Amino acid sequence: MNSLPIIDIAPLYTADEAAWLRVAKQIDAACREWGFFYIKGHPISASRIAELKAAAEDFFALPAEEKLRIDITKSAHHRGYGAIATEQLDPSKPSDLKETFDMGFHMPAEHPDVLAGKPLRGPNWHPQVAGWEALLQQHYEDMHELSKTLLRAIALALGIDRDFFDQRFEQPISVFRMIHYPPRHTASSAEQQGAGAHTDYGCVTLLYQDNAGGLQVQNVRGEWIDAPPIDGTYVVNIGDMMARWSNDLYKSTPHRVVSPLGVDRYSMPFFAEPHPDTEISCLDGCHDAEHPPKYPAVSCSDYMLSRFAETYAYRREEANA
Ligand SMILES: O=C(O)CCC(=O)C(=O)O
Ligand SMILES: [Fe+2]
Repeated sequence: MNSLPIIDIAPLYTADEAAWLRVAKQIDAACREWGFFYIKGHPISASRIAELKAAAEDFFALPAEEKLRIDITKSAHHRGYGAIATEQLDPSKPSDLKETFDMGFHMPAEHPDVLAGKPLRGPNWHPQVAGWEALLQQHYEDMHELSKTLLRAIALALGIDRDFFDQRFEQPISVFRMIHYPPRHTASSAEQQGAGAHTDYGCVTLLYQDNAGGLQVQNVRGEWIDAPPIDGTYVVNIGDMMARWSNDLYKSTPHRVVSPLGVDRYSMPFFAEPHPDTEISCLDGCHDAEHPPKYPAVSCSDYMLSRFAETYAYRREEANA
């Protein structure tokens, strides 16, 4: 009831069918009960994480005007730097005490989808930090592969074709994000969160968090429980698109980040989201006469844009213009 399951996914890197099924069953139980679990046995190395963390520290330490050269509020494709208080994940609370860097699937400006103005399609914006672009590009690809492996296990767990998600996640709108949470001032309002309570918008989120702590997840009784950092793991959670796909068999669970006191916190979520044209509608096997589909079909990109408009003031202004 009060601690999240830890699942060893190493068997997903073998051809052992029975072992795949055992992992799929554990993931299935965790997604139904919690919508949250830790994974270990994944292929992302500790040295990669250390390099990324060092790069994040270098980037967020740059002067504001340098970071704002890639201001996300100026990007048509949701890429680049989000300054403190740009995002307000819980509209009933002050804006989040965090700064962010977002990158997605890189599409050059002359790609037909970009020229056609397809939402969330376009080039990445990278800062002038030595080694940054090659490191992050490689990591994006590795996280994309890891998310596809997990999605294959989820497909198996849901009783659909194991490759159901593969083609739907080609040229995805998945986002790799780096987040810096500065320490909260002791005198600041108790209402102030690093990241306000929210559910994620996409399918699955894979989160690396450093050892500052502060991530909290709501249990079935509505209590906030800590999801502490565990060395070598990622925290995985179901987002709203997967909840819709699974007709809420899989839970998209509220979580938040309490601002650290006295230390900086860095985290790096990868939000796995499909190709923007993917239709999200109740999967076969997730509905029956007693449990009809709860949600109308929606396209991935329309859904994402509607959610951004709830949490980013500048997107809301654009949507209302
Ligand atoms: O920084 C974290 O630990 C979690 C961040 C989060 O929940 C999000 O960005 O959606
Ligand atoms: Fe989240």
